[in-house]
Amino acid sequence: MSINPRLVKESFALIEPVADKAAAYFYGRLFAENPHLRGMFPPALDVQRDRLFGALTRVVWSLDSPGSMTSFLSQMGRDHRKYGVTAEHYTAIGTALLATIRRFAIEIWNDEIEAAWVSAYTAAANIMIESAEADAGVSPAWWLAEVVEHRRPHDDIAVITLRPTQPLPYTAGQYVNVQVSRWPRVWRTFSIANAPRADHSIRLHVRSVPGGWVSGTLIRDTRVGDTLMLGPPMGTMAAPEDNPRDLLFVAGGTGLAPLKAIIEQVIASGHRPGIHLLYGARTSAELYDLPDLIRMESSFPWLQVLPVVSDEPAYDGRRGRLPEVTQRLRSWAEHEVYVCGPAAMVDETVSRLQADGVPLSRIHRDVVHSER
Ligand SMILES: NC(=O)C1=CN([C@@H]2O[C@H](COP(=O)(O)OP(=O)(O)OC[C@H]3O[C@@H](n4cnc5c(N)ncnc54)[C@H](O)[C@@H]3O)[C@@H](O)[C@H]2O)C=CC1
Repeated sequence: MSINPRLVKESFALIEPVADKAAAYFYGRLFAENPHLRGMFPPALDVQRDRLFGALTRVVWSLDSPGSMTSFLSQMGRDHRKYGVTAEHYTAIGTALLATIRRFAIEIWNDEIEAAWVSAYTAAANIMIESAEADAGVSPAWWLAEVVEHRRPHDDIAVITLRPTQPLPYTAGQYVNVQVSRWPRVWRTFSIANAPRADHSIRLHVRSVPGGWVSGTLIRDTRVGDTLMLGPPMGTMAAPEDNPRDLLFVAGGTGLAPLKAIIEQVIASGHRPGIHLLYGARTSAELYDLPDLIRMESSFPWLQVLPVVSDEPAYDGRRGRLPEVTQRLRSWAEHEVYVCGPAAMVDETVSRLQADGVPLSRIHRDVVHSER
């Protein structure tokens, strides 16, 4: 059975504009046919729906690049161990998925398209199953971690240090899924805000999201000594390897977290590139990590931290919108660039930098679907 990416993409293109409806149909069908699977999912499926479609979109559009598709699917296979997913569940999911695609691409549906989806799904499921099985031999499905420090530098922001009960190997720039005991089966992603440490502790920067179950609990109802669950580290954003270029980091709000980890990693590597960190917030009170960044700056003279405030006219430092301020400051055409923060800020910053001659191959961003 060979995969036919063209047929899969053409039929998927009909579903993308009605993604919400299709995801609702998918879960309706899945749970009607397999009621026992409902208990594996969180009570509210909104974030789950976005994640399903985010993942499906990424897989469909990378069918022509087997390398990146395989690494993404392998990572997902490992990550799904924490939900208790086993090889048998893939049959139920595949049946519901195929029914959903058929239902929403009915005007073009034929045997050839069906065969293309069956072979693509079978290949994808096999990669996920094999990667989960290989991972089961070497790694836990999830980690327990104890809260060892909880700071609240702003009403809506917490900086939390955790100590996993077993070592959790990761690289600077990656993120983890977090579950709090109050909300079983609800997992939300947060970037790890430090490079790997000898004591294995990890730090998270959490901003409260209106109505956010996990972020609200982490900020307001979490204390030192509490225990959380962490999924395996994910994400491909990483520190440059032996890169002689100077570095630009553009961080919006808690998007600082993975960029700070990468800066720590660069400093620890012994390289001495020039580093600019533009760190934006709406108000100066939300520049929650500035004291620590200033401390880093004073012990590493090649690092320059530039705070930027967008919504506080009386602020007497650098004011403005982060994408514009970044562009105005100087040319970054020779830099390696990392951008993280609200999606619209990231998109605008990336397109301005690109217009100014920074090739996309030198711009690093990670796609994280989450309540933050
Ligand atoms: N907590 C974490 O570990 C991580 C968080 N993130 C993302 O970072 C974001 C952080 O959000 P907040 O702290 O609430 O940031 P925020 O809303 O307070 O904004 C931070 C900065 O981005 C600018 N900005 C916001 N919206 C913009 C827009 N539409 N166009 C141009 N500039 C804009 C603001 O002016 C400010 O300078 C979230 O979207 C989160 O998903 C990303 C990676 C890791």
